[in-house]
Amino acid sequence: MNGLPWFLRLEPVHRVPGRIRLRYACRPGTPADEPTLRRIVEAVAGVTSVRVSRAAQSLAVRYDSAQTDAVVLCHALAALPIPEPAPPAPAAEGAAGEENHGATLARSLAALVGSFLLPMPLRLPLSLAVAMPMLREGMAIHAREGVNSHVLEAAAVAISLARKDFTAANTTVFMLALGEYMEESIARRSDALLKRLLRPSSDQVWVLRDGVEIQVPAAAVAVGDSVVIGAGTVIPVDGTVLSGEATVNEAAMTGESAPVVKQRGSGVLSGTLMEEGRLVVYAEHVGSHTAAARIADYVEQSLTAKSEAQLDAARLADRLVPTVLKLAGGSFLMTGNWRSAASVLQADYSCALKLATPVAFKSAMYGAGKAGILIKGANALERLAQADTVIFDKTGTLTTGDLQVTDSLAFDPSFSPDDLICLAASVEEHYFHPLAMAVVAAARETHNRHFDHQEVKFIVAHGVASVIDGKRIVVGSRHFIEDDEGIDTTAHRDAIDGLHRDGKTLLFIGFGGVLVGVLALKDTVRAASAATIARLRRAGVKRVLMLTGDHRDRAAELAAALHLDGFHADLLPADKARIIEDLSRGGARIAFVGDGINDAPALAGAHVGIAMQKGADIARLTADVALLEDRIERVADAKETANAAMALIARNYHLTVGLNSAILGAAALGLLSPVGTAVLHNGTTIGILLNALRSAPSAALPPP
Ligand SMILES: Nc1ncnc2c1ncn2[C@@H]1O[C@H](COP(=O)(O)OP(=O)(O)OP(=O)(O)O)[C@@H](O)[C@H]1O
Ligand SMILES: [Zn+2]
Repeated sequence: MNGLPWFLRLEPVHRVPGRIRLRYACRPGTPADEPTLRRIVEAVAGVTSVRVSRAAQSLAVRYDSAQTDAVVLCHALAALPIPEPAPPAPAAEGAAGEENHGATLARSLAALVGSFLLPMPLRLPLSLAVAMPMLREGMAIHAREGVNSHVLEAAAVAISLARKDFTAANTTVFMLALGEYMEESIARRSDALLKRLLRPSSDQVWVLRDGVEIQVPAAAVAVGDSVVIGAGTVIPVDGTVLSGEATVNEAAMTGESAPVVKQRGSGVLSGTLMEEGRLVVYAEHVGSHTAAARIADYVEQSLTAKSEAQLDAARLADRLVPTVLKLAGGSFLMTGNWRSAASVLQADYSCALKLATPVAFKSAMYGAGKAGILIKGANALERLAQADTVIFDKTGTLTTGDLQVTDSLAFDPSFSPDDLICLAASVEEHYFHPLAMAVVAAARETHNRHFDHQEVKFIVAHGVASVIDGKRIVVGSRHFIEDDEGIDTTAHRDAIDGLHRDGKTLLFIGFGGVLVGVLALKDTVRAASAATIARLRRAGVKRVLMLTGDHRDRAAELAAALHLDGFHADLLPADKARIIEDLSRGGARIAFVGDGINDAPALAGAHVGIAMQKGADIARLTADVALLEDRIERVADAKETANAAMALIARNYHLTVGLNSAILGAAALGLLSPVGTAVLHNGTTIGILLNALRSAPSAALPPP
């Protein structure tokens, strides 16, 4: 260790008892990937779970208030030293793991059958051979961790073997192997699907070939290509900037959160995030190396993050172990009989508790994935179930985002209405904002004249700016034109107000410091928005709100039509995040649904963030839940799935505790033989596992 602290900066941004959110920056050169950060923070005393978002530079830490408090915790985190480089992770125990469990299962079944068929003298060696791995493991665990449920199981088998009750010993070994095999194969199946779903969907890259921008698959980008990168996307190659200017967030690679300005000659790294601007980059390193590693880490993190429910179950299971042990001892003392002691040891609850909860989570995530909803981990599912407030973004979320240009008002006689559309489209054509795409589509319907311009700048949540014939052209919101650009619009106030009253979204076009025109666009509300909101309310959501960067007239009309509980308009991205922060502080558990670059801070700050399918890369990366189809119904499906999974987990939990308490009681009273206990106990465990599998929602969903 070199003793330097890991974090360069660590500021609490939000805290409630038991939970604290911090903004962090890692010292350059430290391993700053999400799994590593999560691992080190989770190792701090009192920490129960950690969420890391590198994109948002945020650490959300839950802790046990009985063990630590926010101040002690922050000191401990600030003092964390940089460790020795971690040894390479063992190869994923995927297929090998399952083969192992499969083989164990087959062997234990053979032993069970053999213990009936084989002549007596052969039964002991056979049973011993089959039980040996678990006995050895039990001893090793005992030495390492003291008494836990594995140790109890091993003890039960050992006692049965000592009593030459081979049926009991072999039944237990078999049932345990069966449970593990089931859990393993379910987990593997769902992990494989989730990994596939988690791959970033934007595998198309813009490159300049012979001066023309064309879209090619990421895999087809070659060294020497000029790659064009727009705001809100992840940079696909390592290389050098040829032209353009942008701010890039390199936190994903360097851990340094302050955005870095990139200009001609600067180096850029793949996997970093372009926040604003536009670059043409000479590709020096292409291929999947860096990006692949980043995604693998990311997937690993989302799959292994333990949920609260999972931790609760594991904690209860561990707490029950001494009770079971005492009960076995007491039962032996009362009956003077090893048989009932063995019987009690079989019936410990932990396997059901520890297996059923993760299986229910995995199978809910698996089912959701097949139904077009990517839920990134048990944690996300749990938080979605807890959400009592849903906040929608407007454009592209409650509305389709396929806007139509309905009016073009030219205030300067040298431009016709069609010219005005083409003027705006000439500078908008490089962007994927819904407004930009609508203007470009409208221009194609006209004479589609292209105005030659200099480089275009995109100002998030404001608009675009460039220079044509030496004069500054700006296209964007009223706030951008009036307040930031200082262009006077009063002469056309009546026309503008009229369009606003019609519920139109307006784009203001300033040229040479004068308002030369306004484009009006109509956005259509998604047909399914109202029904989705109604379903969310039935699923326990108390408040539904809307946040938008658009003008308040349009927002008010939509909020009334959809019977929303409230809305905020004319917002900048930071405003969206701040409103969410304020509401959370008031106790709301917010699910935020959004799609744009402007939504990323809100997605990261909400209790659970949901990204629409057509959203920007950054929105999908930051969100806890990503929709795989452009259908708002999926938001209600996701919430219902989460609620159902959590209800099932709670039911299973009670069932486990109830059934096993009864079995345990009967065993302690000597009413059950060890075989009886093993069959009953493990049979109910497997039953509960099968029940947990039902949390897959696919059957409950209407066909798309
Ligand atoms: N590419 C662009 N071209 C022109 N104007 C833009 C562009 N991007 C944003 N704007 C202006 O900035 C405003 C806010 O944009 P932002 O992306 O934050 O939200 P929005 O698309 O209007 O709506 P929502 O917040 O509901 O998604 C837009 O209404 C628009 O006036
Ligand atoms: Zn501004």
